[in-house]
Amino acid sequence: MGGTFDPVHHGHLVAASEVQAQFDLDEVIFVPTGQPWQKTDRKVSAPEDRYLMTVIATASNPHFSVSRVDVERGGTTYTVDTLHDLRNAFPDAELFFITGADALQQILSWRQAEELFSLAHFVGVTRPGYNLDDTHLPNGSVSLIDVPAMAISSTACRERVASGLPVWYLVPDGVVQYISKRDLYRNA
Ligand SMILES: Nc1ncnc2c1ncn2[C@@H]1O[C@H](COP(=O)(O)OP(=O)(O)OP(=O)(O)O)[C@@H](O)[C@H]1O
Ligand SMILES: O=C(O)c1ccc[n+]([C@@H]2O[C@H](COP(=O)([O-])O)[C@@H](O)[C@H]2O)c1
Repeated sequence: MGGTFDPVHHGHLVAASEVQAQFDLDEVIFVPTGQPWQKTDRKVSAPEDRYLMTVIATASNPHFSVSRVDVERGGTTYTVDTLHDLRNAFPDAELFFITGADALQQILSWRQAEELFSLAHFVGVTRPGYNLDDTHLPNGSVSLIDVPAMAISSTACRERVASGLPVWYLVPDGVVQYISKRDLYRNA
C-alpha cells in the first residue's frame, strides 16, 4: 500500500487490514513515498518523518511492515519504480497494490500506466466521498472491494493540528505523540 502518509491515519490502517483479511495476504507492506508529483500544491513533510510515523502506526500488527524503497530511491516517486523494486526484493511473491478510490480515479494518469497492471494485482478500496462510477479502468485490471467507511484524510488531520484541534483517535496514539514531539503541521 503506497501513500504519502502525511500523517498515516486509521483510514489507511482499516483499509489495509481489510484487504489483508479478504485476500488472505501474508503481509501488507506500507510504502511511504518520496516526493509525490501529483501533490505539488503544498509542502509535504520530510520522508523520514512520514516513514517513522508509518512504522509507529503499523508496529503492533504482525501482518504489517514498512518498506523504505521509495524513501531510499529519493526524488519523485512513481509506482512503476516501486513495483520493480518490490519485485526485486520479493522475486517469488504474488504482489498486490492497494489504492483508495480517490487515487484510482487518477490511475490512468500515472507514469507508464499501461505497464502497471502487469506488475501487480491492483486492489481498489472504497473511500467516503469518492465513487468510481465514471472511472473507466481496463477490464479486469482492478479488484474493487468494500472496506469499513472511515471519513478521515491526512489533510483533515493536518488542518486540525494547525487549528489546535485534537487528532486523538483519528491517528494511532503513537502518531499523535510523534506529531507533537516533532512539532509537525502547526503551520500547515
Ligand atoms: N479514509 C480512507 N479510506 C480508504 N482509503 C484511503 C483513506 N485515506 C487514504 N486512503 C488511500 O490510502 C492511500 C494513501 O493515501 P494518502 O497518504 O494520500 O492519504 P490521504 O488521506 O488521501 O492524504 P491527503 O489528504 O494528504 O491527500 C491512497 O491510495 C488513498 O486513496
Ligand atoms: O506512479 C505515478 O505516477 C503515481 C502518481 C500518483 C500517485 N502514485 C502512488 O499512489 C499512491 C498513493 O498516492 P497519494 O498521492 O494518494 O498518497 C502512492 O504510492 C503514490 O506513489 C503514483
